[in-house]
Amino acid sequence: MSIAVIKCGGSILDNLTDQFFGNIAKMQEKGIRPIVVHGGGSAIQDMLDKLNVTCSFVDGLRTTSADAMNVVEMVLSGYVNNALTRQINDNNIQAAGFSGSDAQLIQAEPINFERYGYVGDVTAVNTLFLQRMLDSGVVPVIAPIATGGDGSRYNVNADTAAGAIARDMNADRLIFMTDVPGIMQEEEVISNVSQTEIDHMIADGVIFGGMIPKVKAAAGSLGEGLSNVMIADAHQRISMSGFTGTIITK
Ligand SMILES: Nc1ncnc2c1ncn2[C@@H]1O[C@H](COP(=O)(O)OP(=O)(O)O)[C@@H](O)[C@H]1O
Ligand SMILES: CC(=O)N[C@@H](CCC(=O)OP(=O)(O)O)C(=O)O
Repeated sequence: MSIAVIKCGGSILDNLTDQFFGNIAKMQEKGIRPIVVHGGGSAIQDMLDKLNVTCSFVDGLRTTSADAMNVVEMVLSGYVNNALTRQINDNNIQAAGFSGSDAQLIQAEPINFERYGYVGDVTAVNTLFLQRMLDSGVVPVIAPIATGGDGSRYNVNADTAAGAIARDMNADRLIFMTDVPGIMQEEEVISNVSQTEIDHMIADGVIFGGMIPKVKAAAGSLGEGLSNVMIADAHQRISMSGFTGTIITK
């Protein structure tokens, strides 16, 4: 059975096109089972601003205080997850939304509490639960909120969550759908790139900001099962032949 993890960036959630839903439907027709993981960084920021809760970004991660954690969970799990799941269902694809904390889907521990607050590093994924969903033909739509297993909850970067789920589910595909047509260098999309080249591109400042967690998640999930990771514009048709975007290999 073939599994595809599709990470839907917060940058594109407000203007998903028929192409995005068509990609999911096409995968299902081909017997590929999609799992959707979403972000929502911009929606979180809007709500933090409205509520006057301030956060800074350190190493591309939102430092998350207890107040900020309440807002992150409310926005990702309460608003974005419901809205995205509803849209997928409206496109005649049976999808069910989950917080990553439900059924302990995503388990985490703090990366470094002093430095980042309630930001989590994924320690385990409830693969059995996800497998059951996939077996019943449902597309799981997952918000990157994790549980510590002791009443604590964590804010996990959505790219990191997607990478961990792809790795633990032995997915065949991991696709980051975002607001740029792939990794760019001098205004050109790079069609193929290796991990070593990526390290240089980070060091040279060619890859920065929100692209960093994507390439790091790609590096952590590439292996025997997953031979490449795709980064594509959300409006792009996804197919191995004629794919326009960036393909990352080991
Ligand atoms: N080399 C690069 N090529 C393309 N985008 C890059 C690159 N380096 C940094 N970026 C930034 O990464 C952003 C995508 O990440 P992000 O804003 O976190 O989106 P998402 O919400 O989809 O995860 C792009 O909009 C761009 O500003
Ligand atoms: C720890 C951390 O940074 N978490 C992210 C979670 C959402 C996310 O990753 O959304 P995008 O995919 O839209 O960037 C945040 O709080 O913004």
